[in-house]
Amino acid sequence: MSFQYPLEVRFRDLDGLGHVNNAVYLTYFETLRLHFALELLGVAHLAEVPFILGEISVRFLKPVFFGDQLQGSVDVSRIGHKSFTMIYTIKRGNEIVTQGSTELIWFDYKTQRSVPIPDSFRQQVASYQRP
Ligand SMILES: CC(C)(COP(=O)(O)OP(=O)(O)OC[C@H]1O[C@@H](n2cnc3c(N)ncnc32)[C@H](O)[C@@H]1OP(=O)(O)O)[C@@H](O)C(=O)NCCC(=O)NCCSC(=O)c1cc(O)c2ccccc2c1O
Repeated sequence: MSFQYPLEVRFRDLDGLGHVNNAVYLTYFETLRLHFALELLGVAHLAEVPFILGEISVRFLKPVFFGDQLQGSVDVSRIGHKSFTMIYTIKRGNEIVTQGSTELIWFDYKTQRSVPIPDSFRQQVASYQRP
């Protein structure tokens, strides 16, 4: 099962060529990541999200335009000792327009150090895991 969340294309997402600019997809991924984390972890404030972004990749498959109705989804493909991989898929109807992934590292913001992923997260995320 994937975590699903709708994405709105705003006028300011477009560049001079009329399509959604490449940099905006990082924000779309961020929106999906935050809502996934808030729902999954049940945290009340963004400051309580216990991981940090280490790496991001994006594959641009189709141009996206103002008025397109987008649906985003998030899965987890790998959970390591301190880091895990989130997979992002953005669809317009049945068509996949963008795919990507992020490496996220479990992080103690008080000590500013990476820490092992707790077993509780492994259990919480199990239903969103895909090979
Ligand atoms: C990321 C670091 C904390 C890692 O430093 P450290 O020395 O502790 O790492 P280790 O070498 O011990 O490795 C531990 C573990 O992590 C994997 N790993 C390490 N670095 C990376 C990396 N850059 N990319 C991918 N993976 C990495 C390593 O393979 C190990 O994996 P195991 O599973 O085997 O344990 C440190 O480098 C650091 O602090 N970097 C800077 C991070 C940063 O500034 N990021 C940008 C700002 S954060 C951000 O933008 C952000 C946006 C969001 O939208 C978020 C949403 C929700 C939550 C967080 C968000 C967020 O942080």
